[in-house]
Amino acid sequence: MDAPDFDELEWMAQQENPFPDCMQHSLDFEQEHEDVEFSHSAELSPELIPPEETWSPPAVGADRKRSFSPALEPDSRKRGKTSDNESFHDFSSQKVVENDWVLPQEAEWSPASPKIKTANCERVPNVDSKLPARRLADIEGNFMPITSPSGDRVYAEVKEARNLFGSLQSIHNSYRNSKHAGLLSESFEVLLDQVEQNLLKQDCRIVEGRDAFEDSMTESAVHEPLWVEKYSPKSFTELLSDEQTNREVLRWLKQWDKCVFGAKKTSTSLDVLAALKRHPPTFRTRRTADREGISAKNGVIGAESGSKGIQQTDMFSNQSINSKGSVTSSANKPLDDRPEEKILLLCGPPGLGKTTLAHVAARHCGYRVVEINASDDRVASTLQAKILDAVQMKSVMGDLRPNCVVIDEIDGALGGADGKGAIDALLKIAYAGTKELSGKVNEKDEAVIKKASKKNTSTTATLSRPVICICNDPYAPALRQLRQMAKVHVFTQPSVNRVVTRLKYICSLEDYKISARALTALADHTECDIRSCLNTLQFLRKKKESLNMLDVASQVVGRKDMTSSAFDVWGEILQKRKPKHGINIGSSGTSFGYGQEINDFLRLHDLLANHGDFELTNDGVYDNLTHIRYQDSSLQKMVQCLELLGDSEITSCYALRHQNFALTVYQPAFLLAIRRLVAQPEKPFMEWPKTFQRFRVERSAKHDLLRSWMLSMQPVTHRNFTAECLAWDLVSHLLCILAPQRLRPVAPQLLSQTEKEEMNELIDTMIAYGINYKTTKFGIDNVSEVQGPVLYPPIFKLVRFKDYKMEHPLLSSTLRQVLSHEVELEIIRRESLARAARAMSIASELQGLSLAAAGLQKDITMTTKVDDAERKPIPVNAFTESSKKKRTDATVAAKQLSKAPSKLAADAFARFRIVGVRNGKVEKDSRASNALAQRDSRPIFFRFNEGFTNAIRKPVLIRDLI
Ligand SMILES: Nc1ncnc2c1ncn2[C@@H]1O[C@H](COP(=O)(O)OP(=O)(O)OP(=O)(O)O)[C@@H](O)[C@H]1O
Repeated sequence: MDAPDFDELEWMAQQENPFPDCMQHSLDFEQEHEDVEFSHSAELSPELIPPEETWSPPAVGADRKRSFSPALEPDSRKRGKTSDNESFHDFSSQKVVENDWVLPQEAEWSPASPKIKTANCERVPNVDSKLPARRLADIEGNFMPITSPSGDRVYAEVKEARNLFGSLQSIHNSYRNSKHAGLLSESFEVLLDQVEQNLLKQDCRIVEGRDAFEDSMTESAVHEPLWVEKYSPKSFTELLSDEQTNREVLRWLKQWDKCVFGAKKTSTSLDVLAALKRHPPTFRTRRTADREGISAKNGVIGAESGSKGIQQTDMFSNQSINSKGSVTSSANKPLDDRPEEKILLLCGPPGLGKTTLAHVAARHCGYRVVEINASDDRVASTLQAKILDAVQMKSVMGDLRPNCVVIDEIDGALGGADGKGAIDALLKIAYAGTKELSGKVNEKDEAVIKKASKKNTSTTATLSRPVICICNDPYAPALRQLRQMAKVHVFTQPSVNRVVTRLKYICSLEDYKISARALTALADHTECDIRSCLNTLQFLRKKKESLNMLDVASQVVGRKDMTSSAFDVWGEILQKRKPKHGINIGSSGTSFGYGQEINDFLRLHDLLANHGDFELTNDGVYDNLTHIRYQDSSLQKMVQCLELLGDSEITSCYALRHQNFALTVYQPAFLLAIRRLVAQPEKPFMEWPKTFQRFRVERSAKHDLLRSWMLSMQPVTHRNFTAECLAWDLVSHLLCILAPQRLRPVAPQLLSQTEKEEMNELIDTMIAYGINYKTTKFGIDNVSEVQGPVLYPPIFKLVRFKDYKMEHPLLSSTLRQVLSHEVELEIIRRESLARAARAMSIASELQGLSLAAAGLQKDITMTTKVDDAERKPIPVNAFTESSKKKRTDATVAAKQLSKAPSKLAADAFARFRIVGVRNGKVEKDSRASNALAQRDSRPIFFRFNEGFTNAIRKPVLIRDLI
């Protein structure tokens, strides 16, 4: 017997009495009438009574009578005759819980002899159960209603008495035999144990299975080689890189032949013969064979033969090297035979086969490849030591071929004074003693290199073996010099078809069936990264799974571990990708069936979000936007783009100011919107953005200019303007005011009265605003491109922008010279008058002071007042309108002073005394002029610095300073 399931058992466990009432009743009845023979029941027809049986079921009839209420019985019968639907409905409402009345199989009644029927209790389902309900109408013949402990009622067919008896007997026996089993063959606890055991076994099987799977995976991981290694290309025909690149790499390597192998390699008769033997029309010369050997299709066999040919030659050359008994013999060949570009730099995205090409090409040309990873040995000294080892050493046993150094991940090299030491060390080795190096490596780096190479005692080492550098990002700052001096090859992505063909070939060798469509999707998704594709396929093969397009779409498989450069990002924004037909996969994984556009959108969104440097991205888009050709006659698109860039900047500023970096998630949206407006299928010309940097420099320069101009202004003018007001509102107009067009370029004495007045006004204005004309060093101002003196400070720079032609009027050079002279004269004149006026005002203030007591005190006060007076602004028109008045005041003051009340006072302030004015001229006596001359020889300057200081302060008398 199958172990019952848990639900069943639980329910049964809840039942206090395993036997239902009616069954209990039957058992009681049996016990009561064990040895009693029953007569035929009145309710059973005589022909239904089996002849051999003496037992009759009166109790059934009695039970029926007991169980059925009179009211129910006719109703039940009536229901049995109603329509199917109705009866089904009624019956289903009266049901027992399943398993309640299940009798053993042997108790089933056979329709062949429906004599006496026993209760055939069908399993009537719960409401939730899906088992079919037994309908009353389906029960033929006699039946018996039975009420379950829960009050549900079923109608059971009455079967033969013998069967019933047999059934009851067996139940009874089993109950007796097993005290606890009841209707079950085993006790409930035993069954529970069985269920638990079963579950445990299942768990064990799962764990065992998992362990076995993991074991097998581990085992296979250990033993099975990676497909990328197993199917690593051995010849040019298996490479994915384009023919042009292969050819260039090979040609460069060939240029080393003379230096490394000692003689210019020419096609040997052996090679030619070998080639001709194989492909008579293809190979005419050895060089042709080599070239054709790397061609994609025709060169399939050619490459092999070419390769062999070279190997033979190399073997020959190696032998010759060995026969000389000196390993370095080939290194002693003239170094002039080296190619002009001593280093080959292969750049491109990861997984395209750059390193593989370097290996294949080097092997093909007869070299032993020594690979150095610059990321591992980032420090200049370590890298240099490794390179020198590789280029100078040669194994004396085993592989005797000359070395070819392959430096992988050269962009990861560091060290040195400013992070470029390793690269400079390499350049120094490669270009030692050549003209190219001079001036390229700065002194600082040279020192580092020398220091590093002291350990190796090989400062004079020169490169005598080919060096191939490999990097992902050719624009890495550390590679700037290398890029200038090396031969650079940029790897382009191979076509999807080419990758798919290769993948198909590998899958067929591995007996892994996979559709071309799925392979295309994989290649497309990984951007033709063969490493990523092969690893994905091997993993799936191991799991015995097929490549699912949805998996590819969901980026679960074949994810490429790389970051995009800024140029890639700008390219993605400004260039539309060509739609790919036949592949329609949602990149989100859940969107299978999305259009190409949505895929592109999602991919680009991810790219922008992952790149992250939105400021740089925006700068690049701003600078390169104008390089794209798109239809925009009314410049609407351009305006929209600029607005979007502005919005992006506002968002970014807000996020930075409020530290709300969650707003950064909206940044890609602006760029995507710009892409929709302007992206074109043509590849745009792109350059690194310089505008922002230029603006920043210009801005700070203009700020400085504005500040210095404001300091040179007279305070009375200065106080009326803010810096912004000057820059935005004044400068442009002032430039027009400073160039009145009515002035003639003649000497001042030849000017008319009106012109004189106009010039005086102009001079006044220039002095008030602290402006004059000055001749620059070379006579030509490099900004305004104007001959002769130009305005100083050069305030026209404040309103001059790139490519903006200056519209302001300009005076003639002669007039500018005249004005410059006149302004200087006027400044001197004003200064001397101001000085005299100051002296007179001091003298007038001295009047009325007490003589002796206040003498010393007044000295100090007077001196202080002199300083105050010095700082007092002189009105713009001080000498044009009120000079007369001042002069009169000064005369009066001098007269008053001459009548000084006491000798003491005259002594105390003698140096400030002005004794007379004659003919409108201030005249000083010899004493006063001596005092003034003495004071002027030691001028005191005050500078008021606003702010607070904790410095120790000490009062100092002005007198002590004079
Ligand atoms: N045509 C090919 N068929 C099969 N496997 C290949 C092929 N080309 C390259 N591979 C394998 O792909 C892997 C990556 O190649 P390789 O290292 O040359 O790429 P790469 O461009 O140098 O990448 P990275 O910049 O990450 O070093 C290697 O393990 C190589 O064996």
